Amino acid sequence: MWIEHATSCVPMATTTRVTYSFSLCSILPSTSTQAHRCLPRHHQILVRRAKPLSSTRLRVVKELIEGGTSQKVEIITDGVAFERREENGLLDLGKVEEQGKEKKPKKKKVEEEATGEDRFKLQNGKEVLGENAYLVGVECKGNEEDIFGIEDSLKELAQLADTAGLNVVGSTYQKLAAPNPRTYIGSGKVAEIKSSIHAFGIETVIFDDELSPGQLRNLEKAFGGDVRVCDRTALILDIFNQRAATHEAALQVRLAQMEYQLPRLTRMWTHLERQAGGRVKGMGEKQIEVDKRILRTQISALKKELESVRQHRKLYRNRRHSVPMPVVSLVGYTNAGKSTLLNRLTGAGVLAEDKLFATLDPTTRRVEMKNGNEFLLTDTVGFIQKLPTMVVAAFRATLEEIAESSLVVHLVDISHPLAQQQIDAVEEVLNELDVESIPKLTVWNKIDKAEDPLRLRKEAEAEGIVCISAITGDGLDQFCNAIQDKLKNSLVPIEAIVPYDQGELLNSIHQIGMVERTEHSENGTFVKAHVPLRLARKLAPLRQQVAAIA
Ligand SMILES: Nc1nc2c(ncn2[C@@H]2O[C@H](COP(=O)(O)OP(=O)(O)OP(=O)(O)O)[C@@H](O)[C@H]2O)c(=O)[nH]1
Ligand SMILES: [Mg+2]
Repeated sequence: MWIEHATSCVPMATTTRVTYSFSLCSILPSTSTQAHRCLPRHHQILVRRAKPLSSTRLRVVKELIEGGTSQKVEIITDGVAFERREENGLLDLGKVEEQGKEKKPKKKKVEEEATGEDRFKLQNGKEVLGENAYLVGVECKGNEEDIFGIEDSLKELAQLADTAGLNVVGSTYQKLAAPNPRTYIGSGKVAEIKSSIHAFGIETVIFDDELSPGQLRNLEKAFGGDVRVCDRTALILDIFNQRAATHEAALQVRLAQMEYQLPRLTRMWTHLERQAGGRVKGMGEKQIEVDKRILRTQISALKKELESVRQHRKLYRNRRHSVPMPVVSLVGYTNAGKSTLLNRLTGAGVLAEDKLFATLDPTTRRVEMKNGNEFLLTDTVGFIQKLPTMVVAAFRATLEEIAESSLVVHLVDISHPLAQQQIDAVEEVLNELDVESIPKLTVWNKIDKAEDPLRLRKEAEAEGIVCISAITGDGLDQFCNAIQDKLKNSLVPIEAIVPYDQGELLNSIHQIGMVERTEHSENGTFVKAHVPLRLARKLAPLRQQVAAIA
C-alpha cells in the first residue's frame, strides 16, 4: 500500500533531494515507518504543498524529522515554512517564517536581478542544492546531428548545471562508434567515473544525451550508493520547473516531467529491492504497473487542465488580434538577449539575466517607432541544441504563437564563440515549427562585446543583417527601420474607400499599415496603402467599392 503512495511523488532527477509537488504531497505515506522506508536515507526532502497538511501527515513529517532519517526536511504548507532546528541538542520543529502564499518568482526588474540574490529563492537555490555534479558526454563518430563538438556541448551542459544550482566538479567524454545500449558508455569509462565519484564526492552524474530508462537504471546500479544519474533532458526540465512563472508554464513543465518519468518509474524501486534483499521483486514489478496507471491518470488530468488554460489564452490572443497590429516574434538561442531587447524597446521589465532559460513565458508589448508606427513584439522561450522533443511538445502551444506572427526576428549573440552553431540549432527548431513562410529578419546582438565589430558590421551589411546592442541601444533605429521594411514587404497593397463613420478603421490603417495616399471623396476617405493580410481581408468589401467607382 505504501509503495502506491510513494510512487506518486516525482523525485527531481538532478538532486538528491526528493521533491513532492503539491497534489502529490497529499498522499505522503500515512505512517512514519512507511515514510522511512520509502524515502532514501540521508537525503534532503522538500515537501511543498499549497494547502495545509492534515494533522496526520504533519505528524508523519514531524516524526520523520525527529527520527533523523533525513539531513534536512523542509515543509512549506500554505505559506508557512517549517524546518528542523537543533537547539540545545534537542530537535525542534518550529515555524520559521511566514512566507505568504507560495509564489513562483514573477517577472522581475532587470536591476533587481543583477544582484542574483533572488534567484531560485523558491527552492533555496544553491543553499539547498549545491551538489557536486560530474558531466559525461559521448561523441558518436559520423553523427551529423550533433551541431556542437563534444567539448562545447559539455561546456554548455556545465552552464545548464550551474543554472540548476549544481556544482560541477569535473567532466569526461568518450568517442564511440555507437552508444553502448546497456550503459551508454563503455565499461572502462563506467569504472573510471566510479573512481571519480569516490575521489570528488560526486552526488550527481549528468549525461549530455537522453538516456534510455534501461541505461539510466544500469548506470545507477553500476555507480551504486546514493549517486543520482540523470540526463540533459531531466536537467532542462528541472530548470524549467524552477523557472516556470505562470500557471500554464508550470503545467506544461509538470506534464513534460511526468511523461519523462513514466517509462523510468522502475528505477525508483531499485533501492527498495536492495533493501529487501530481492524479496519484494515480484511485488515491485506488479506495483510498477499500478504506479504507471496512477501517473497516467495524473497525466490525463493535467492535460485537461492545460487545455482549459490554453483556451483562455487563445481568447486573449484573439482579442489582441482584433487590434490589427503586426506581431513580431523574437526567437533565438537561450541567452541571446531577447528579453533585454524587449525591455530596451518597451520597458517591459521582463527578467533578463546571464543564465540559460531565463524566459519561459511569452510576453508581448507594443513598440512605438519614431515615425509613430507601431508593432507588437513577443519575447518567448529560448532554444538550445539537443532541445528535447518532449520540451518542444510541451511548449508547442507557446511556440505556436511564433507561427502566427507577421515577422520572425532571429536574434543572435554574435559575440558568442559558437554563434554559428547556435544559429544552426535555432534554424533546426524553426524548421520543426513550420514557420518558413513567415518573413524573417536576422539580427546580430551584443555587437558591443564582439571581438571585431567592424568586420562583423561589414559582413552583416552585405547579408542584410542588422547589428545591434540591446544593452547600449546601438543600432536600435536601424532595427526598427529594418522591421518596418520587412513588414512592408509582408503587407499587401490595398485601395479602399473608408466611410466617414468608420474612422477607427482608417486609424488602424494609419497605425499598422503604410499609407501612400489619402483623399477625401463623397463616400468617404480614399486610401492607398500596404496593410497586413488580416486587415486587408477586413477591408475587402470597401475595396470592391473602389473597383465599382473606378
Ligand atoms: N554585452 C551585452 N550583453 C547583453 C546584450 N544583450 C543582452 N545581454 C546580456 O545577455 C544576458 C542574457 O540576456 P537575456 O535578455 O536574458 O537573454 P534571453 O535571450 O532573453 O535569454 P533566455 O530568456 O534565457 O532565452 C544578460 O546578462 C544580458 O545583460 C548586449 O547587447 N550586449
Ligand atoms: Mg529571456
